[in-house]
Amino acid sequence: MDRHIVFLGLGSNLGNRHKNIQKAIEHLKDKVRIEKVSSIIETQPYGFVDQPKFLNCVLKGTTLLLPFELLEFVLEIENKMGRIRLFKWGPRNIDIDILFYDDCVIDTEKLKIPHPELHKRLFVLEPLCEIEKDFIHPVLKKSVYELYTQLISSRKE
Ligand SMILES: Nc1ncnc2c1ncn2[C@@H]1O[C@H](COP(=O)(O)OP(=O)(O)OP(=O)(O)O)[C@@H](O)[C@H]1O
Ligand SMILES: Nc1nc2c(c(=O)[nH]1)N=C(CO)CN2
Repeated sequence: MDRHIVFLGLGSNLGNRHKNIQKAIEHLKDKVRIEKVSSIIETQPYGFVDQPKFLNCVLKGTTLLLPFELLEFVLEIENKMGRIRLFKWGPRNIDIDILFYDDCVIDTEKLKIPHPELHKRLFVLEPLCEIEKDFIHPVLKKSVYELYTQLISSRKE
């Protein structure tokens, strides 16, 4: 069976944020062979801004799971960790987003890959640049590094 390359984004802004991220990585190891993990950075909340700061990181791994199986697996981890998710874009103890899955494009209600917000999120692009700046976004056809510089310069306008 083929292994697939996946990039996952992790975030936490409730409880012991460091421990939450570490614990999620330990759970992920059951089914994802982890190749690279970015630094964990503290970031200002995006979207709904009136909430505590996040810790974020991204990782690169390989897995035998198919995209929907990977989604079920990450949702299971969130549930196991007693997912507290108050509302969309609100505070949570752990959030695991599938950013890329090979160069697949999936656009369903339940699962969208690449993650539809990733090119607007510095807290994703910055750590992605650290681990794989040349990865090409399969829809936008730009490297992660290009998306990062584009986002930075759009913010200065
Ligand atoms: N690429 C993806 N990675 C993870 N979940 C996804 C993805 N695409 C769609 N989803 C769906 O999103 C749901 C989580 O939605 P929720 O309302 O919690 O979003 P959020 O985490 O607040 O926001 P965001 O997805 O923009 O970070 C999951 O149950 C899953 O079905
Ligand atoms: N900085 C930051 N902001 C967010 C985050 C996150 O992980 N980091 N996750 C959100 C829900 O998806 C909403 N806003």
